[in-house]
Amino acid sequence: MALLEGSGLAWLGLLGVIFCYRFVLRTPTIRRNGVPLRKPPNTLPIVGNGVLFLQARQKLFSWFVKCEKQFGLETFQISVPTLPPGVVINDPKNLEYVFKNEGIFGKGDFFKRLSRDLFGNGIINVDGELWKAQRKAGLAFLNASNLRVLTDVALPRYLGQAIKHLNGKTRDGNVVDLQMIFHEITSQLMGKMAYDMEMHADDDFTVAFDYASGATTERFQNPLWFVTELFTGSQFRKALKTIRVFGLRIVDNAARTPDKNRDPSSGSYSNSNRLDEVSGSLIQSLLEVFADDQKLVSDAALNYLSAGRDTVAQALTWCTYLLMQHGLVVNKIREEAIAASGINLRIGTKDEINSAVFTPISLPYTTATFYETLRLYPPIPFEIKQCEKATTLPDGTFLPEKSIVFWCTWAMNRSRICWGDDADSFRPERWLTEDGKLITKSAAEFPVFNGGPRLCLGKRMAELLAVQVIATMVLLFEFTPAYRGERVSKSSLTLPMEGGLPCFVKPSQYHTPS
Ligand code: HEM
Repeated sequence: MALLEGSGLAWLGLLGVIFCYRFVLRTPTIRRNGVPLRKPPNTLPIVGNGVLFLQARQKLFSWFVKCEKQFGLETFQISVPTLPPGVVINDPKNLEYVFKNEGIFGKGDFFKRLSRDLFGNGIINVDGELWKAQRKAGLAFLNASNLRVLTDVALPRYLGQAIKHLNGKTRDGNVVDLQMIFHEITSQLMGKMAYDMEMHADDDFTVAFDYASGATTERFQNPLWFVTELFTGSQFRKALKTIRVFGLRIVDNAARTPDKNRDPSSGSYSNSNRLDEVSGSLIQSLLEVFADDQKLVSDAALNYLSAGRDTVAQALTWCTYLLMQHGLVVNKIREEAIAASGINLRIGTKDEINSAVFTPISLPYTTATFYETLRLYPPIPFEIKQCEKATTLPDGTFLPEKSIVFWCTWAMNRSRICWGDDADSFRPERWLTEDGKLITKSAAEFPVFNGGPRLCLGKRMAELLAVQVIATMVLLFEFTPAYRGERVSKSSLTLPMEGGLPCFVKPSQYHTPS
């Protein structure tokens, strides 16, 4: 036994040495104008920054913020065992170069290998022709006329259901999880419009996807994931199976009901007809392009679903969290919504409010509030690209082929250099000119929607959805926290709030629940 233990230790030691040699000691130093890049605080011998990456993500965010404070816009090198050499960029000029050179900075083998189990060959995880075809299908789905149906018909329907549900909760003093409410709205909306299916926030698929997203993120943080998952990955594998089955169900459902509602000669244009007409248009486009490959259609469909529904629901959750701490912002959103809807503050009736805020109108202050939320709580907080070939960043940093480029949107969005001394404060006014017009930022300055040819396809959809939901919810309800302290995000590729957002809800002074 002792002998066995001894030889086991020897094997482990040998593996450790090979591991260190293979992944750490051979990691080349990256240079800027011939000078090695600086390394961040807490870099350890052998394991580099690997241990940091094992920490809870909130600590990781803080570490990136600390690095940005220390290095400013200077590019620095990080080393994590099992990762190719990597740099962290914070300078918008470097990021602009990355966005403009899609041919050099791809998704890369590293990202694809770790997320293939979850995303398969969906748009988020592919480059080249496969990416192009899926992007084209998405562009067709997200056209202006479909977005009109979204804001005129689909959103009022599902937002109306959420309001009804909340009305019921105003009387009994129950706690409501607003994260769940927002997820329900976006699940139903995407389910109906993209796939012509009923989907809900508590479906088995949603729970499984949530779990698998967390487990995939942990792969990025744990250099030995392929070993640890052998022992701890059974729930992950089960979740992946649930996701696969659900993906194929979406495809099967669409294949059995091809374009049933899109006959232009189908008669009157009631709202219900308008919604039926676009329902399932994304999955139908995907089927047209990849008809002979069910798995690919399923991957593509699931990628769109995760990109479109979780991000918006999370942004709305963080926005409400911030609004509960900023009463003055709430008042301004209300004033704007009421003024834009032509409702007199004192005489507004419930019906006037409902019909007014459910139609798309220009609400710059509310939009600014949404942007300010995305700045402080970007739904995709980290990004990774891999160099397909060697290149030099505008600041002179030479990146060898295969090296990795990270940017932490969470930290960049808190940079005092770029956002001023009050970068940590929630201040929607920073997005407005003196006469109340919205200020636009380039993708490199404000990378929450990515940039270049891979700019988020759903940016406009997200803005339309979020602004209408925020204005409506703020006008009709008062939310107060049913929790203590700070909320943080849980492990995921996006930014779900750990434990949801439990709140008490009361009707606002402008709303009399029916
Ligand atoms: C607040 C909401 C949203 C945020 C912050 C957001 C952010 C992003 C980001 C950062 C990316 C780049 C991901 C990467 O390649 O690493 C992305 C890509 C994408 N987003 Fe969004 N997104 C949002 C909402 C939506 C919505 C509503 C849709 C609609 C379906 C959508 C569809 C997509 C698609 C299809 C891509 C992949 C684009 C490509 O690779 O060409 N997103 N989004």
